[in-house]
Amino acid sequence: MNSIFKIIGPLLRTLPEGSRRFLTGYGAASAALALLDVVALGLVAALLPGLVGGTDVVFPVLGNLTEQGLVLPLLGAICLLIVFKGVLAVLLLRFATRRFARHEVAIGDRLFAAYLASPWEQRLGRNSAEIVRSVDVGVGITVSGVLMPAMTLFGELGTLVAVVVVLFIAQPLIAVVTMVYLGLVALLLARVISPRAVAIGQENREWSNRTAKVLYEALGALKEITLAGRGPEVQAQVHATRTKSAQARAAAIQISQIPRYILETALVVGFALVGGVGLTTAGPAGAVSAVGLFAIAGFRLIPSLTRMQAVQSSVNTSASFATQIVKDIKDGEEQMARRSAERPQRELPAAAADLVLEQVSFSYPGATAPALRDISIRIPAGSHVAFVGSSGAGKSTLVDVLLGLLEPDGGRILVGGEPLEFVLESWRRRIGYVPQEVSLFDASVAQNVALAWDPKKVDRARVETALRRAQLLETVLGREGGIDALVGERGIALSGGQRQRLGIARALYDDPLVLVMDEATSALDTATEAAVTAAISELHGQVTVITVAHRLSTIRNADVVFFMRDGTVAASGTFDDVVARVPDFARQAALAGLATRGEAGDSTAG
Ligand SMILES: Nc1ncnc2c1ncn2[C@@H]1O[C@H](COP(=O)(O)OP(=O)(O)OP(=O)(O)O)[C@@H](O)[C@H]1O
Repeated sequence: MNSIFKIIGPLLRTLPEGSRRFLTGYGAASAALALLDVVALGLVAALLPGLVGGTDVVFPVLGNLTEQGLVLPLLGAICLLIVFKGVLAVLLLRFATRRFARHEVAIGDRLFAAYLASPWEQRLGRNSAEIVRSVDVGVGITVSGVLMPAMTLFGELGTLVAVVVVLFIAQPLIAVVTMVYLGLVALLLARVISPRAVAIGQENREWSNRTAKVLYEALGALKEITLAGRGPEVQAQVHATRTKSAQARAAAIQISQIPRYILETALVVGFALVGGVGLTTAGPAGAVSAVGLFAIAGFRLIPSLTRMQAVQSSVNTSASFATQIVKDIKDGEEQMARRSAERPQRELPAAAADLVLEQVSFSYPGATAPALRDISIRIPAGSHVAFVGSSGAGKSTLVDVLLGLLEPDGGRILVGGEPLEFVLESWRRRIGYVPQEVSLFDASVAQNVALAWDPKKVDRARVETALRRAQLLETVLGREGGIDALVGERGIALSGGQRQRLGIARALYDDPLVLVMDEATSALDTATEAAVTAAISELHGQVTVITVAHRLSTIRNADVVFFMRDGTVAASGTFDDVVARVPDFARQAALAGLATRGEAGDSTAG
């Protein structure tokens, strides 16, 4: 029981104040309903000896009910009371389940907000399938397997206390024996069954997460898997994880049922026990009345104890979801609070600002070598700069640092003279970013450009302007449905080049002051690439363009080219300057037909 309160306390704190009030009210209402039950049962128990033995039924205060002809009306009233309680219970359940759905949404919202606000390095370490399962299934299980059952505990506890009080008033000795006996049974369940249920619950969560992960990964690489004929291997992998997760689920169902059988057996053994105690203390008559009392108490106690045990099992098997969710929400919100306290955000001035890096270094968590080392550069506002270098030189890492996603562990970044961490939000709002792999969602072209899941939030005129600048408008308008045509899951209805241009249009949609393109034109044919590059050149002077490129034709006219090697900027200057200084780069430029100096050096430049 203690374990339930340990989980439920922090869980309740993740809910809004009104919800906590509702939940305590719900618990109190359940307890009150349970009391109605016990009152009805007590009245039946009091009437029973008179009815069965043909003697007068005498109640305190009311007097002799048989003489007053009140026995049958009282029986009718008891029946009505039980029906009334049943109706109230159904209404309470109906009302409560709807409210519980709202709690589920509230917890899911806070969890997702915490994920979105967590630092980028931490998000890199999390598996996306696990996050999806946690925010959706995990929150559902937390509410239906922990919060809802735990709230019914009040009702069951109310019943327990009421029955115990009735027992003590009627026969104190038998009450003590009953309580000690049932206490031992409860202890057995708590010590033997509960820890096993917690372990099975953890296993269940782990394997169901792994199954989701394998399925996501396999679906992501479906084409390669099909072509390489790896279908059977993937199937075997999915089969293996699904077998484990099905076994864990079956074990969870089994462990949740065992307490019921233990309690039913305990009831039968209990009859013999209290009968024996009654017999030795008060002879055969005592044995009959003890068994009768135990039967009446057991009739209400055993279902109540079974339900309490079921709540315990449900909470135990779902606990690992709940504790993970509470931890994620707490960590995320603490980080948010710490960040906003340590780094109050300021607005950048409206004018475009220079970007300066001073001795910036960065290492990925657990990496042996830094990905960036002592980088000091200046990117003037409105200029077009390019980062080039071999694969793994640190270009994408540097871009993530410039975007404020990764925080340098040495040096500092200044935007318009302000440290980046104090103007981060304002800085990010100015950036249009085109990644190596553009992620599209299954909605219209317009929604994908506007990055809006709600079609009402799309500004169609701006979508068309952005598509025109990305050289995609004509193609889109030439297709049925135009900008309202669906792109299919992950943009499957578009070619690689069209997807990239859609990504460029998305970056231009918000009229950014800084455009960051990470290998953004690699899938375009030469003519389209030239057209996109020309359109982006038109932004010169108004928009700072930062390009990471392997294809050197796109950066031929960049104001500054930074050549990266092993996490450092090894050379910088105009394209021709870098050609002159870096043999690797000169060779690449020559191969691309962009320079004639192709002497010496290994071809390690990208
Ligand atoms: N999430 C990560 N965790 C750990 N190490 C990483 C991570 N991402 C990149 N690295 C490492 O950091 C170094 C720089 O990688 P980065 O992606 O910045 O190179 P790049 O120059 O952009 O390469 P490419 O041209 O191939 O995209 C590499 O050694 C890479 O293995």
